[in-house]
Amino acid sequence: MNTSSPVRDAAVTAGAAVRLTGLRKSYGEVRAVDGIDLTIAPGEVVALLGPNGAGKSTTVDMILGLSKPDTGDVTVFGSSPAEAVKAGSIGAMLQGGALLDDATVGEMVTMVASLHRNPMPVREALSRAGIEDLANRRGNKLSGGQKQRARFAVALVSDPDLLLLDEPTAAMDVASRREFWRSMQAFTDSGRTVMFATHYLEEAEEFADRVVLMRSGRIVADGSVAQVRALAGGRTLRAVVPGATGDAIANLPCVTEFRLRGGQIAVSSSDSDKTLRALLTAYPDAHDIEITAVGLEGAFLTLTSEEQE
Ligand SMILES: Nc1ncnc2c1ncn2[C@@H]1O[C@H](COP(=O)(O)OP(=O)(O)OP(=O)(O)O)[C@@H](O)[C@H]1O
Repeated sequence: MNTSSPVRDAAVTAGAAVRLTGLRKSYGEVRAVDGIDLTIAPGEVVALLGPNGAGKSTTVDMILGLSKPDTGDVTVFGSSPAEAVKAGSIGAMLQGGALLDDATVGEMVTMVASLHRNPMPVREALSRAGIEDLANRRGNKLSGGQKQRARFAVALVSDPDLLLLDEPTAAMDVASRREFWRSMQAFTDSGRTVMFATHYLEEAEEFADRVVLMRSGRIVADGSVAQVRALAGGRTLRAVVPGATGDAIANLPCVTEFRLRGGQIAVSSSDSDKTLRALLTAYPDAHDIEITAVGLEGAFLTLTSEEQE
């Protein structure tokens, strides 16, 4: 996975869009972020993946300067988060980020634009977010998906070099989601940097150049979608297994997930050779056996399972 050279690394680090060094943040006993080092180059589109509680939002909050690391460093385009926000270099769309109930979408975006030195025209931000027709709608009259797009317009209006998005499409229907990513692509085509946290693996697969997978406050995989898939090294094993029971299949070695329906099993395994040998010992009549490489979803489950601890 490591295709970089020290010289290239140094160059990327010097001009990094985001640089996290030894980042740690605890809430009481909970180590939300437990030692993260990450450098994102300008122009990269990075998906931050991980199960609930992995530390994604905590990381995004620290990049934005909304919370302070216990130890470690964050720089955004070489500056502190506060300076980068002040300079309008960062746009953010956070989970449940507040919108004003009584202001219209147009007023909210105009208000945020007025806080920045070189904002894009409000019309353009609304149009890029696909909500020109909602400019006069009040915040409390927006649907969940429309609220997300209003937040997107707010994030865009400073014309930022870095966009941070925490589960941006969470409340959107399929059509809105597609439309959202089309706008996003137009934004990234102009060389901007985007980091987005998502639970939709297909979004990471389709839109990210790079996938950073977190578990328990740490980075457990970092690379292109293909590299992360390969790193999991997992396979899916399918077979017809007469007499199979859920318990027995779950207890086969190296099984990370399984499905059993009408005597047919589909098992995700971190070592399909071991799983298959045990399967055939327990069920010599198993037949129609098929083994395939995992998709990103399988890699995600393998790399974030507790067994990896
Ligand atoms: N303000 C807080 N006070 C106490 N604990 C917190 C706080 N914020 C986060 N945590 C804890 O820190 C851990 C990481 O949470 P975080 O929200 O960063 O995870 P996440 O990966 O964004 O999860 P999700 O996918 O559910 O949004 C969790 O165990 C969470 O309960």
